[in-house]
Amino acid sequence: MTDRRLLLVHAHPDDESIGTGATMAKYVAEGAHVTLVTCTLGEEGEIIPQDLAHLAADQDDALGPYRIGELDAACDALGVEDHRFLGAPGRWRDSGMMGVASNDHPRAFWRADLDEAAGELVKVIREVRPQVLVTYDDNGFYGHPDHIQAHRVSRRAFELAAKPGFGEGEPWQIAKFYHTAIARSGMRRTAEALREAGTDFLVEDVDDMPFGSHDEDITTEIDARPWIGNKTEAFRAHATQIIVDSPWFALSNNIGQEVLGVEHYTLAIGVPGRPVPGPPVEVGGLGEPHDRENDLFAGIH
Ligand SMILES: CC(=O)N[C@H]1[C@@H](O[C@@H]2[C@H](O)[C@H](O)[C@@H](O)[C@H](O)[C@H]2O)O[C@H](CO)[C@@H](O)[C@@H]1O
Ligand SMILES: [Zn+2]
Repeated sequence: MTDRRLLLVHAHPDDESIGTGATMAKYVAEGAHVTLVTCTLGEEGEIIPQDLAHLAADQDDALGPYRIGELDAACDALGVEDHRFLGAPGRWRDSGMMGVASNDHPRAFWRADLDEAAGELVKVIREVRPQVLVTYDDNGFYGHPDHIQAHRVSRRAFELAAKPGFGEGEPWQIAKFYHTAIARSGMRRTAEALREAGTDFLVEDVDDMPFGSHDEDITTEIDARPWIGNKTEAFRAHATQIIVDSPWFALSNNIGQEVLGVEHYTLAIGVPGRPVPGPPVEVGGLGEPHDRENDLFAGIH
């Protein structure tokens, strides 16, 4: 199906690569139209390279424009050509982690008017007319306010885009709404491998990590291992946020994670498609035979 159109809504530059980079590269390579909407510029991020520390919000406050360049390079690595910032670049600002003072910035995404922000996403939805939307679950995958808001705005836009009489343009009903996921079982395997590898990264107890799904909650397994190189290159593009020591990576907290070529999702709205019969994905996958979808567009005719 060459008219496959996938919309991904992410909070900050780097999230697209971390959670869905291999999937995006796969679908672009297979001829789908992939649209990325990023809700903020990541202005409040920590900065890993010391020589760029001056960009920080409490110094030059120039990290946002710098991360636009990082995101452009990451999209190039993934083959993604259709990228937008929600509303416009800088319309809403990175809110910082939950509870910090920047949550109260006048432009903080966490403070955005839900219908105003959703209205901007409806414009993209009615223009692109995607069959599939991917964003985070209602906890924002790990509890970051901008991630929670990205979920809320996406769910509201999903409803408004299909509503006759709302806003400009023809109504459009998205068929499948997915949440990103990562399997705790895979996280345990990664932690064990990190310990054995003896890297400089910290190894956190999986039960102490603020994210992770139970295997039974994962409905969809996308095997995009052929595009793990694209994903790794995209990680390297986000150099203010991500350290790469392939196959491992870490954010500024230096907690080791694995660059995964198999990416997992939970179908929140829509009818699941039946998987194409094939062997279970052993490396990075959930391993055991299952009836999970292996295509985000499964069941869409
Ligand atoms: C992946 C992601 O959402 N990154 C966000 C996050 O960054 C984290 C934050 O600075 C945290 O304090 C660190 O311990 C962690 O290592 C960072 O990844 O929050 C930032 C501020 O909102 C945001 O810019 C970044 O993209
Ligand atoms: Zn983020």
